[in-house]
Amino acid sequence: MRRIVVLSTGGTIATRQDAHGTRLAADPADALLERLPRPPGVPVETRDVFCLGSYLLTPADMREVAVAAHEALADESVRGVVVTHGTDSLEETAYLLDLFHADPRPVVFTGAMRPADAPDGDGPRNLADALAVANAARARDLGVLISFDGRIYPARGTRKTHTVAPAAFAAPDGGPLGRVADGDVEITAAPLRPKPLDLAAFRPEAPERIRTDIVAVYPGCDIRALRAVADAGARAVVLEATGAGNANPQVAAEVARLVASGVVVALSTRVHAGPVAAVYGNGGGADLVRAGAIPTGTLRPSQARVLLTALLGCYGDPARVRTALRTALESAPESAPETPSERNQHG
Ligand SMILES: NC(=O)C[C@H](N)C(=O)O
Repeated sequence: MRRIVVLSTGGTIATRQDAHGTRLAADPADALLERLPRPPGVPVETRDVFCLGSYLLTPADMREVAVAAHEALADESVRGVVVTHGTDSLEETAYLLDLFHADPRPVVFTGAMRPADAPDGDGPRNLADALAVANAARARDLGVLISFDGRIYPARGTRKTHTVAPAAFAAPDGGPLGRVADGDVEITAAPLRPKPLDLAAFRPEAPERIRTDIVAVYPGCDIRALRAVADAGARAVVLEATGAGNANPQVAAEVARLVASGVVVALSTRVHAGPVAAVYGNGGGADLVRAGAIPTGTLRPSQARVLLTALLGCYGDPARVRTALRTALESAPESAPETPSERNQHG
């Protein structure tokens, strides 16, 4: 009998309040399944990977989730995997898994904005929806997905865009791939994905080897934060620049110095949507790119950092990481209308 594996990792979907009213992740996967609004319609097997707020996760924890998903998919009778996860860093773990996902079967992330002990929790419905997506034939070949508040998103390019609302996720540059409601799964687009990386080559156990920092750029900023992360041993830096990817002449000069010393510098932006464009001088994007920064297209700092972490973990050598980064970024996500809606087949 074909089945779905649910990997639980904590987050608000598994959270209860303690005596002081502080939210702490507590519930195992079996407890989440007990609250489903409708039967899953497919046998479900559970595994508790860990039970943590996702703001605590390290690259090694994220790799553990990737290994657990790979182990689950090693069994051919598994139809798909659902990962329950905190929403704060869901975009990071989902994208990391996507970078290493070479299987047609879906891995579907979900979570909740309201805790497990809330009377109007969104977790049970989100989990029921994620199970329906993981069980849907049309969800195959789309890579790692995020199912949240009735929408289905690709891992890449999707971000948490609201701190408290149940519709907490969006894909500002491509939109959702489809929708899910009451077991009906509709897919209308497919993401373009780069060639998957080899998970066996990814070794985050040595944090100094993969250290990637995000440095914010803002009007009037100096280079002390950039110097500090370089002194701390950063192997890569993501600049969270202004506008289409601009900084100032001081930052551009420091970027040139960092690149010459073997640090990989990626150029992203703090703006919600749109690609990085290297068009301005005076320390703007054109100067930063001339200094050796690599523009990240529509990839925002959180996921650019994951990509660099993965590439550093796989390759180490900065020249190889730079080449692999450009290749991965060239496979920019595109959404193309594709398939009609599908009534999800249970059982
Ligand atoms: N809604 C959530 O899951 C947020 C929580 N702080 C977490 O990421 O674990």
